[in-house]
Amino acid sequence: MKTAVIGAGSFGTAISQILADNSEEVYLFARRPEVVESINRDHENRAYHPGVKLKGNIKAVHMERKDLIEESDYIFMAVPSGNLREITRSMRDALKNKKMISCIKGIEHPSLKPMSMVMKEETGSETVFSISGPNFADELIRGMTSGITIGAPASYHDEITELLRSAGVLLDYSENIQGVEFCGILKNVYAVAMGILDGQITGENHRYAILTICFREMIRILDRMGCGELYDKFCGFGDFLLTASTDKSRNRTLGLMLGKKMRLSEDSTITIESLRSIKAIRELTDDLELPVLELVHRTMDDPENVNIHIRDFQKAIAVY
Ligand SMILES: NC(=O)C1=CN([C@@H]2O[C@H](COP(=O)(O)OP(=O)(O)OC[C@H]3O[C@@H](n4cnc5c(N)ncnc54)[C@H](O)[C@@H]3O)[C@@H](O)[C@H]2O)C=CC1
Ligand SMILES: O=C(CO)COP(=O)(O)O
Repeated sequence: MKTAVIGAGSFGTAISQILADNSEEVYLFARRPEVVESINRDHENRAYHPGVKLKGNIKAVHMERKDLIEESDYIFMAVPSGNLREITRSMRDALKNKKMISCIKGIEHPSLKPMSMVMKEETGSETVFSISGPNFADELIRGMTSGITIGAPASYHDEITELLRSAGVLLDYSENIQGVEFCGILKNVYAVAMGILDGQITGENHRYAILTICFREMIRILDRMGCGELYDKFCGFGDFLLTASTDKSRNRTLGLMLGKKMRLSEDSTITIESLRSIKAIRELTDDLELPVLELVHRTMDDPENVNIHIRDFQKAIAVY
């Protein structure tokens, strides 16, 4: 099998390292020629994973190499959600009959479409699947034990398992492709909340009371979105707990900054999917009373008054 990974960033490089164990070739698509050259020369993606030797059958390629998409059996999408539609549109002809897997934990706004739907729309492919789970790229790329949920029809589970079979990778499965995507989208937003509240948390009892309230809201939203059954999969609460509790998380870090009234620089290129997904999640749940989600939405919308938003949140959960 040959596989292609679109997006030579943190996750694209990490999943390529996993795929390299079971693919003849892994074509890692990068948009900057200097990244292509440096990965192929040094077998290292210095910008994202300095010091990690990439396996020899990972070949960085330019975005124009649509011929290599044709050659590949599976295409993994690992770009930020905001870039996906333009990318799939630009590769439409090469992608149209391909089996594609979204690794993206974002949702399109204002369309409210998950990435698998964007990929289907732009390419006409009917074989678009998803993976998600507690998977910090820096651990995944080092072969550290990581759980991944595969979202695909059962008839594809064995084939995708063979692709992802690698030391340290644990797998579970669902046929709810969009549900697996939605879990990854939702956990980012609630991780922001745990960051915002970190400065208010007075002890471990308090922390886990707040986490329980987050769980409670997330279950209601997952049920609303038809994926409540996924909470005990790797893509479910495992990924939420990982992201909400670990300072490595970019979404949690955004929350920590917001809680301290610190601003993200205007020209930041860091991928923080909750920045785009918060509006979509709120629109999908605007008839539900969700104090945690309300805290995140109000703080992102009006960061100066974060202390008022936290105070109102604390009042809301007092009678929760
Ligand atoms: N980093 C992690 O630990 C994990 C990330 N993910 C998800 O993977 C997705 C990608 O995130 P990261 O890899 O972390 O982001 P990143 O910022 O590390 O990498 C994104 C890559 O996409 C490339 N890119 C952007 N626009 C492009 C375009 N038009 N054409 C070609 N390449 C383009 C960028 O150059 C960059 O190399 C996100 O949805 C994220 O939530 C999922 C699990 C873990
Ligand atoms: O999705 C991730 C871990 O599963 C990465 O989280 P962040 O995008 O918050 O860094």
